[in-house]
Amino acid sequence: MEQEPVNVSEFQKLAKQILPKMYYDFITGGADDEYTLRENIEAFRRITFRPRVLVDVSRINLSTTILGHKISVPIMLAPTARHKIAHPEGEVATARAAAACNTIMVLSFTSNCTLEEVASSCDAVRFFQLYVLKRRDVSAHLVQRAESNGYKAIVLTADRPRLGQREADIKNRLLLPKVKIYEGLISTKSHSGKGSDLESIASGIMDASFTWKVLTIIQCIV
Ligand SMILES: Cc1cc2nc3c(=O)[nH]c(=O)nc-3n(C[C@H](O)[C@H](O)[C@H](O)COP(=O)(O)O)c2cc1C
Repeated sequence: MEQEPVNVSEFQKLAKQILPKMYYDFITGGADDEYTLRENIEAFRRITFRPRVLVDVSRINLSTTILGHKISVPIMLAPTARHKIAHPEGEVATARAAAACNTIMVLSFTSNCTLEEVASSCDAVRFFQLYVLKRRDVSAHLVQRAESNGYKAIVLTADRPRLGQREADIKNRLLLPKVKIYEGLISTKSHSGKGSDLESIASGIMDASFTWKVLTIIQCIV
């Protein structure tokens, strides 16, 4: 592409040209027949805006507040794993981008940079995404580190007790760079040749028995 990309789909085309196939497929792929993935995009397409003409739009303000933090547009950076597959600086670069856009970054639990590296790289408001692991002590330890490094909220992921059947990752035998955030806490040994890295890591460490009931108990303790 000779010209600078001007929208998200043009960035996606560029990414496809540049990234190794296994990483591009990981970022863009979904589970099984990817029915839900397609439906998510279609659902956004069904939303339309009703134009209200002859309204004074000489000054527009899209800012809003999330948990008391003011952001410039009602868009935040969702937690996404392992940014080093797309950029050598990983989540540190993403955090700088969030700060430049005056929005909030949610740092993924499966991040290639540590909580501390991201915290010291910029002054973006940061939240920390949490998976509840079988090793509750590891989850608790990371929550404490998030708190002491100025992360303002915990974003609990509730939709991934098990990994979906991500067919492209299995075919590609996906191998991913290390999750630095886990260093010294849990082993993230790569797979032994079958399936993808994700599969072997996720099935071993996630607490698939975690429920609303347990969450309520934890909230009471905190
Ligand atoms: C490549 C990729 C990695 C992701 N990694 C995480 C993650 O580490 N933790 C998490 O809670 N959600 C993760 N998600 C889910 C996103 O945070 C988000 O909920 C999901 O992509 C739906 O939003 P969207 O429709 O804007 O893509 C990931 C999504 C993608 C595409």
